Amino acid sequence: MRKKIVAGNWKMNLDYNEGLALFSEIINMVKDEATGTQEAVICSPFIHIHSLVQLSKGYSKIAVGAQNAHQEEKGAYTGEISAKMIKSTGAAYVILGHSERRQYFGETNALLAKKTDTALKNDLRPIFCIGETLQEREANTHFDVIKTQLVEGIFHLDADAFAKLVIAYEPVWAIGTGVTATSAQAQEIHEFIRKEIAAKYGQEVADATTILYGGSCNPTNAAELFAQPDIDGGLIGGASLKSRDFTDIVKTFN
Ligand SMILES: O=C(CO)COP(=O)(O)O
Repeated sequence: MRKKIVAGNWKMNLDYNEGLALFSEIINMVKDEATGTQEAVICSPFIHIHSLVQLSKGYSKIAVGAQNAHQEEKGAYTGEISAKMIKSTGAAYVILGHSERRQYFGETNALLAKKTDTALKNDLRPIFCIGETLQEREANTHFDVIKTQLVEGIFHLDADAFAKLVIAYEPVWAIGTGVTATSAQAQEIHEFIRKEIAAKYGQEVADATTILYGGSCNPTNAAELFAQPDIDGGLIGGASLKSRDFTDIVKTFN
């Protein structure tokens, strides 16, 4: 049974005190909800992570992650944060390859392959994001784009390393736009991703891989999306900034 995950991506929102207050509310609201094979994760800005980890102690179904990590282990990279530093705070996850990082910070598949290696070496679980732009979908190249992101970003891993990944399908045209992929559109891509994993690593690995959907996911559309056979949860942007909305999405699994 693969893990179901609802992960919040706070992006560059919430100052330190706002972040701690929201996380405390979320803990109180989801602590009795995330059960069994299910987990709630908050990926906050770096400065919140250590405190959120402290607040989450004792709640085994609530985890904390970062939104990025540097590809090098350490060194003269002013302003950057290493995977080892993140791990040392007690964080469990790191988002890698978010489309905003690809778009605004020029992150390529080759760079993301390195970031993935470094994160795994430091015992962080990457939530590896893939997804096509509107232009790519309209040109009917979305399957090729996604396959290339998989092949160049993560298919160099051996099966044991690959098994530690969570994958998030986030169509760029659905992020922050209020336009969600239909459940059929999302399922079609998730099924494609799982088939590609099966072709590379075998059916057992594919069946065990958690694949999240992200892009304007909210309490109203989550149930239908999560009911699809290959959608194992969500990566939530805007709705993770409201405790009630995020909690309602977590509760969708119950
Ligand atoms: O980018 C996202 C999560 O990583 C999705 O953002 P929204 O839920 O705000 O569309």
